[in-house]
Amino acid sequence: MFLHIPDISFVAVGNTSLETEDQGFETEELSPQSNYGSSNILVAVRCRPFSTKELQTNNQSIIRVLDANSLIVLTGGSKIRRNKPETFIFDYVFNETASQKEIFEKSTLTLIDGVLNGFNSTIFAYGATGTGKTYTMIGDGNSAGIIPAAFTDLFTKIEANQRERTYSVRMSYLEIYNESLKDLIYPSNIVLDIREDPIKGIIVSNLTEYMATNIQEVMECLNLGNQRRTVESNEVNVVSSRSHAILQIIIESRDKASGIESELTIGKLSMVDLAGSERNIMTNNKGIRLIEGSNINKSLLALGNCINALSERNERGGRIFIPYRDSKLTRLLKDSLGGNCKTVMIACISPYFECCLDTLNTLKYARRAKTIKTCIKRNIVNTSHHIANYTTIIAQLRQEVSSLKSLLIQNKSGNFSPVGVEGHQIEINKHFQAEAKIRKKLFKIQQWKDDIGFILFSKQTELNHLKSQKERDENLLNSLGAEIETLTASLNNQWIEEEKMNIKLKELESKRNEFYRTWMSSGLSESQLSSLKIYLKENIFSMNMISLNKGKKSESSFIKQKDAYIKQLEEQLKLRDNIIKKNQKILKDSNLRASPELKEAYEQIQTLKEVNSSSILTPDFSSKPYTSLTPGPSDKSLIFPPVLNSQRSRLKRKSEIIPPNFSLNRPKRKTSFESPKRTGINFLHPEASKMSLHNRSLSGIKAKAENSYSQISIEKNKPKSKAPANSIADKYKQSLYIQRPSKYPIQRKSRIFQVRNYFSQIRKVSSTYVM
Ligand SMILES: Nc1ncnc2c1ncn2[C@@H]1O[C@H](COP(=O)(O)OP(=O)(O)OP(=O)(O)O)[C@@H](O)[C@H]1O
Repeated sequence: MFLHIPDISFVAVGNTSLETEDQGFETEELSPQSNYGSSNILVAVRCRPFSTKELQTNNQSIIRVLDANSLIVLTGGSKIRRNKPETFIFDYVFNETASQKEIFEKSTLTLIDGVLNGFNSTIFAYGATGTGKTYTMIGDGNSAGIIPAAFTDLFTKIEANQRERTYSVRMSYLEIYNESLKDLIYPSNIVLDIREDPIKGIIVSNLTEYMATNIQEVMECLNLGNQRRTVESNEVNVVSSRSHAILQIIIESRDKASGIESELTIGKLSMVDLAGSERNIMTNNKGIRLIEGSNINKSLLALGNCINALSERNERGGRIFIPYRDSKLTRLLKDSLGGNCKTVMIACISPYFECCLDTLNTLKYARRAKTIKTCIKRNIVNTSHHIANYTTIIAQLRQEVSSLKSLLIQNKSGNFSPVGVEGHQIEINKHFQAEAKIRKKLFKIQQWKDDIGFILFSKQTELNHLKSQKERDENLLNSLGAEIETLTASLNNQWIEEEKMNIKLKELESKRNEFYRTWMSSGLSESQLSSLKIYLKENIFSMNMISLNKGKKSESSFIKQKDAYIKQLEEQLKLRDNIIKKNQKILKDSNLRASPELKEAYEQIQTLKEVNSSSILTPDFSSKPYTSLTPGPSDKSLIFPPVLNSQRSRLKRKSEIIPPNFSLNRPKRKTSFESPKRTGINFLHPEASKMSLHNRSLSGIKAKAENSYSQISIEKNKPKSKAPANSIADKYKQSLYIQRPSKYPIQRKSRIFQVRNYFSQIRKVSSTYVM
């Protein structure tokens, strides 16, 4: 997994010692117990064996390794105008026979423990081209170099300590090629930039860190990075590195036993494989290789200058400027050379006489580097958890304790749950599958009922119409009656089926509670119980969602069907009215009188019109099954299709408004203002009587007003008897006028408002009745 971290602290962590702060630092060696100390750069020299090419010309080595710490460079080779052999002393000197393992154990092994304890360490290989830097750091196919060996040791130690501590390992790998930084693990076009942070130290922005969990992952990253590294061949080395490669591994660890307050140690290990210094006479480079070589030399020169300045400062003391900013390499290695870091330098040299000058230069720089002192500090961050986290920590610990307790009880009593959590989950699944099945059936029944209800409604309307005719087709009447009977029977069956399903569903719903009791007695732990409870709740929630969605679906389809039916009826009515108008016009134009039958038909239509405009009965067929085919208390009643359960609550309000034995017989009209029935609306309902009361109080106000100071007269012309209910209210409103302006306009206004309000309420009631 790649973790892209924009700012990566490079080499140093914690308080990076600044140049000025380093002055006068006590030069004491770091003991394993102490958190602070100073340390000289450890310098080891490794001399590589002759290459096959070199062996062919001159196999006389210019290097004489005297012992484990010293060597002599023999001079007098053809290109060296010096006669005196020069002796060098270092921390370690390895001859050409030294194995990779030996190099690692002596130079790097001690650093690993330090890194795991929160110290920063750097190990870098320095030397001319072809001297064995890459071989030492990375190795070849046959023998692993320092980097893979360090990884192996690191992960072995992490695994060994994993019972006591938790570790996190992050890794980054970059190269400096022609003075620009490149991410070797996760290459991209994003510019990597070096920044300096007073707390974090050197930072490479936009560099990717790889979160490694095992040695294999780290090795894969290393190999991937090595393949991406820029290499070319020159006269001296067939596979010459054209860039400086820096691999960094950050290890954070924490004691597992720590409670609310814990110590986080952060150690860093940086391993650097530098490109070799080049003399053009030796490499014979041209073009781009020449530019690369000059950039390599420039950065190595800057590194040399820094080493010189640092060693001078250590020898002479005082404030000496260290030119870290001269190259990217020295900027990145700033902490490794003069900051909070334990550093190891492996100087690689060649035994070949032609390379004598390079060898001497390398050894001189290495000698200088040996005098450089770095101050080392253990990177420990005290992470005391925020007070807000305490409750979570306590809850977690409590849960742990209770689960351990229940485990103990189980072990003692041997009362294990026979099915386990997964078994209980399967039971829950089965249960809700059965519930879902019944809900599906119920939904289907509801749809059936809707459909049959609609057909029944239209058939019944047709039957009523037929019955109202004088000359009726008895055959049609009978067949319609038979159809209605079959439909009713089928609807009744659906009702019975629905009832059965509802009982089953209720049984299943009550079983939900039984789950808890079973779990409690099956010896499950607290955490297992809570996870099962959550699982059950999730299932109940999704079950409710299914019901809700289905209810919505059926409701909308019901409304759509109803709308379509109303539209159809309206169109039929329009057509009928047009025909009547045309017929009447023909009769009038031809001075003809309508026959008594036609007159009667017109009257019948007129009556139906009034019924439509006044109110429509909406019996709730869904509340109980049909028992007979009797359409209702009156032949003029219009029966609406059955109502869905989901609509009941909505319609409940309306059914409250409509009295149970509501008669559609036209009410007797009264001319007085007080009569609520004059609007053509039946006011038998409590709401209507309220309106009537209100109406009476208004008339009281009116009477008072007449007596006192203003005269409000309401035209008492009764509305045209056959006017539709909706328009009646409007007509009253129009006929209401104030004859004389009041002396008290505010009072007058409020009265007008009251009267207006009354009419708006009338309209509200009338619109509720007329669906
Ligand atoms: N100690 C050694 N034992 C055996 N072979 C070695 C040893 N050191 C170096 N070599 C061989 O020498 C050759 C050059 O080594 P290497 O590529 O490591 O040099 P380098 O210093 O990294 O060069 P450059 O700076 O050009 O990248 C390689 O073929 C390598 O296998």
